[in-house]
Amino acid sequence: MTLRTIDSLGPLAGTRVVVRCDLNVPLKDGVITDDGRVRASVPTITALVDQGAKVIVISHLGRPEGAPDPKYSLAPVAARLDELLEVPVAFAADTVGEDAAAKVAALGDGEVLVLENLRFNPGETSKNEAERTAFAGQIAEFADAVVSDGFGVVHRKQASVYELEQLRPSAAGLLIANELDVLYRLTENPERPYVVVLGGSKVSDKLGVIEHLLPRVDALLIGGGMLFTFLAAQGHKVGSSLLEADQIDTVKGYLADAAERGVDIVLPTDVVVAESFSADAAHEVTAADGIEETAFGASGLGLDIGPDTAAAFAERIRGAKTVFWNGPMGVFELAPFAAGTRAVASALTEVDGLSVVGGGDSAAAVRQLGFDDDAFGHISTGGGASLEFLEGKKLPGLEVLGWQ
Ligand SMILES: Nc1ncnc2c1ncn2[C@@H]1O[C@H](COP(=O)(O)OP(=O)(O)O)[C@@H](O)[C@H]1O
Ligand SMILES: O=C(OP(=O)(O)O)[C@H](O)COP(=O)(O)O
Repeated sequence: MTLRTIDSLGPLAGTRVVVRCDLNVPLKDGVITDDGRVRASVPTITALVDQGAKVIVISHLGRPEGAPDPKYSLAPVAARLDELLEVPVAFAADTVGEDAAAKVAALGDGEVLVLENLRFNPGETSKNEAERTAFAGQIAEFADAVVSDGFGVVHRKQASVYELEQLRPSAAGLLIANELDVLYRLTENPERPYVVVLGGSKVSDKLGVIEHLLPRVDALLIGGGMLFTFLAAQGHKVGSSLLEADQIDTVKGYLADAAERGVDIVLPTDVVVAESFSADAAHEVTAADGIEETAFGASGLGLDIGPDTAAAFAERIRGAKTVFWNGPMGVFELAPFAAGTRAVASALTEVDGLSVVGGGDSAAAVRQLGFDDDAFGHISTGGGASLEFLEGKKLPGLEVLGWQ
């Protein structure tokens, strides 16, 4: 536990500090629907501004495919940061091109510049280390020092998270330090029962953590897009719901492993099935083994856990002493499919112990559904990152900052 801190970088007045944040916020028609990750990045940026550094903020947004895509521009995020900070925030229309270089050169002490989406450049997420290092080298041209503060992305071996930090003096920002303070407690003798609730749509990413969480928890509750691969593993039909067909055998292995270890994997007994993916779609509650028996047949889409499941999950959560939840239980962005997520969120607020919500969309969901941040023990900005941290994995973006 030897994370390098900003102090280790020495006096920063007048120097150019590149700050890697996770400003990957949910957007609807170009408008930010939850600015939690932008607000979470403010303390570190402010600390650097107060020292008189020239602050260059970098981040990804969404998953563009290595080329500019206006839908994923960081411009609205830079505008929000401008409202939140006491100093004006400039924005460069590229990441390492001419506009970025000119704006970095013009940056005064204590001023802030946001560069365009890192993932508009293929080097950021390349599987090839040399390509990542080359792109990190271009960013490093702008930096005398690097502060890594994008907790939500520390599980990714990507140019700005891993290679860049090795090219200049680097340290962790205040957000990462704060996240680790809380999450570390969940890895060191969590009070039991310890329940982990999983959902969301990044199914292939998150299925893998289950194997490593099983030896650590008392129960795993499975909802969201992930549940259909489990139902399929039990031999049920899932209509047109989200499914990782090539993971079915792996999931069967998890179910067998859990049974052997005496860990409960709690699966939905009912689901909400819709005719289409829209807020006004016809929908029905059906038994988990009857998804194709609704009026919508094999084209039915499972978009939320059903009411019986929501009640059962809530009871398990309320009876726990430690709860970690990542991934909405359904498509909460559409009102008819938000009930499962609301029930789980509400149960977390009643936990007599430590309750942690993690993930960009999960945090957005609890706020959108009207819950106060203070109602939970902690709201983490990272979903996949928290899960991988909790499973005890070494995360590239933390190792590179001295964490072991
Ligand atoms: N049954 C489902 N089918 C499709 N998408 C789902 C389902 N349940 C939840 N989702 C979607 O999962 C998304 C969030 O997933 P994810 O990114 O994994 O969570 P987080 O950002 O909290 O880690 C939400 O946009 C939600 O609409
Ligand atoms: O939203 C994020 O992760 P999360 O959905 O697991 O919370 C991070 O910004 C990482 O994004 P990525 O999963 O596209 O690498």
